[in-house]
Amino acid sequence: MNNIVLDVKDLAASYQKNTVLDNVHFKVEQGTLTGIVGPNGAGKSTLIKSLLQLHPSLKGDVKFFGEGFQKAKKRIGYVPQRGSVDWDFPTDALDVVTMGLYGKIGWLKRPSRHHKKSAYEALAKMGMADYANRQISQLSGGQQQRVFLARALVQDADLYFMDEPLAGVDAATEKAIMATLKELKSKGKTVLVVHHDLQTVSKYYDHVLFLNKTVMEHGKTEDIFTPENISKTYGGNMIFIEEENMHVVDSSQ
Ligand SMILES: Nc1ncnc2c1ncn2[C@@H]1O[C@H](COP(=O)(O)OP(=O)(O)OP(=O)(O)O)[C@@H](O)[C@H]1O
Repeated sequence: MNNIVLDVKDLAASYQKNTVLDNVHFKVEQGTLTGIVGPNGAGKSTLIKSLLQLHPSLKGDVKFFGEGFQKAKKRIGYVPQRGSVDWDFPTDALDVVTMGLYGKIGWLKRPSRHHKKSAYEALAKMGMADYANRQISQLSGGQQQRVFLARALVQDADLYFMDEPLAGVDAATEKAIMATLKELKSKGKTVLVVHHDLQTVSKYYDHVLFLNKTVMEHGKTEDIFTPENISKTYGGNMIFIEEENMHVVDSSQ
């Protein structure tokens, strides 16, 4: 394997006594764009939170760039699920993006004009320049999502985790977000994305991680995005989506 940027061994996590992740092993190569797929409640968000120590893991050994989380965290970017963010926090879009720069600015220092400029440029890149001074709570869901992508961009991380960045966004925003992810990949960054729409997996991701409490399958999309693996991960009631999905796979060849 090429340069491994994420190495997960035997990870497990629970909520109270309910184990929701168990025996999770996988490795991710640098410069890949991975879709994490699985049914509701499969543990996708918990996986990301456990990796980033936002949720305690029961056991496991996780290495980022060959190091532990504390040493690597400045190189890691995270776009949380929209529903998990407190949008009433009184701050405007530009401030949210500027927060992505605090690793570089230092927490107790004020951002310089140069920092504000890069934050503004990232907002502009996501088509949000006109909303820079708008309160975050007064933006639509898709606009909030664009702001969070802009924050991830200025952070200039090497490894990104994004929890459903395409949830509830319109076609134009989806296109803008996917173009951004491809650009990150072309710069050698590594991106893992929780993704729900099976129809677009082959088009968007070079790798897929099928998750349902454990890793059901992980590898190159062209090799493993098959009806068998979809069925194995989602259970037997996904026949319709499987057929639709195969249509998408076929038409992209
Ligand atoms: N805060 C919590 N307290 C208790 N149980 C939780 C909590 N958060 C998640 N769970 C449970 O853990 C399991 C995994 O949830 P998780 O949110 O990781 O799944 P997911 O794959 O991201 O789901 P979805 O596709 O619906 O977003 C589910 O059974 C869920 O009910």
